Amino acid sequence: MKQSKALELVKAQLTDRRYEHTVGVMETAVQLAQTYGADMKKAELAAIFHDYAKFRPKEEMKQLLIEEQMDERLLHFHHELWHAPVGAFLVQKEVGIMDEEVLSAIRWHTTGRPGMTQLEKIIYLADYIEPGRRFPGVDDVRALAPLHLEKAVLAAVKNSILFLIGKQQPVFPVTIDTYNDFIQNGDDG
Ligand SMILES: Nc1ncnc2c1ncn2[C@@H]1O[C@H](COP(=O)(O)OP(=O)(O)O)[C@@H](O)[C@H]1O
Ligand SMILES: [Fe+2]
Repeated sequence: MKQSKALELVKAQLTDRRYEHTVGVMETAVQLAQTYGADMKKAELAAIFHDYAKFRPKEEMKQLLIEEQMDERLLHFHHELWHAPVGAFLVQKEVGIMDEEVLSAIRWHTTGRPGMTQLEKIIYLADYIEPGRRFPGVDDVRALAPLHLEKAVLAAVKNSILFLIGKQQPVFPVTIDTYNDFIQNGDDG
């Protein structure tokens, strides 16, 4: 799919602010793909559609999670987490994207997962560091991103967990599993 067509399709699903974020993620993801020798077209497509389901009604997402037998633990965690797996499903169904690498980068962009693919890491990281993002710790991850992909993703995962703990909010266990996977499998280089 052409970049212009993909952007047009996603723009209709998002607020202006979220669309700008999406363009930032796209540019960052393409840059990271180039740096790390990943498929730049797949990175572009996954980035464009990563937040496709962001503004779907909670009830619609909940129904899809159940019907499509997604991880039912998600139902007991914040609905912010739902747009990633639901997005992967809807992008396939409504946009017709069938590339499993692209779909899984969308599916795991919020929580990460153990054994992340290179494309999943790139989208997770691009979402975290795109130029519009401003929060404590982001500049350190930004500096690390072009130098060492795994270290940068680990830093983002660690920050995300610590951020939630700081607010005394529940942490969906897959992100803890992701953290453990990076630490235990030496992916932190
Ligand atoms: N493991 C987790 N447990 C609970 N909340 C999480 C977890 N990982 C990320 N989040 C939260 O999910 C929300 C959405 O994350 P994300 O999709 O990365 O950003 P965006 O808001 O740009 O769509 C954020 O508020 C983030 O703090
Ligand atoms: Fe998101």
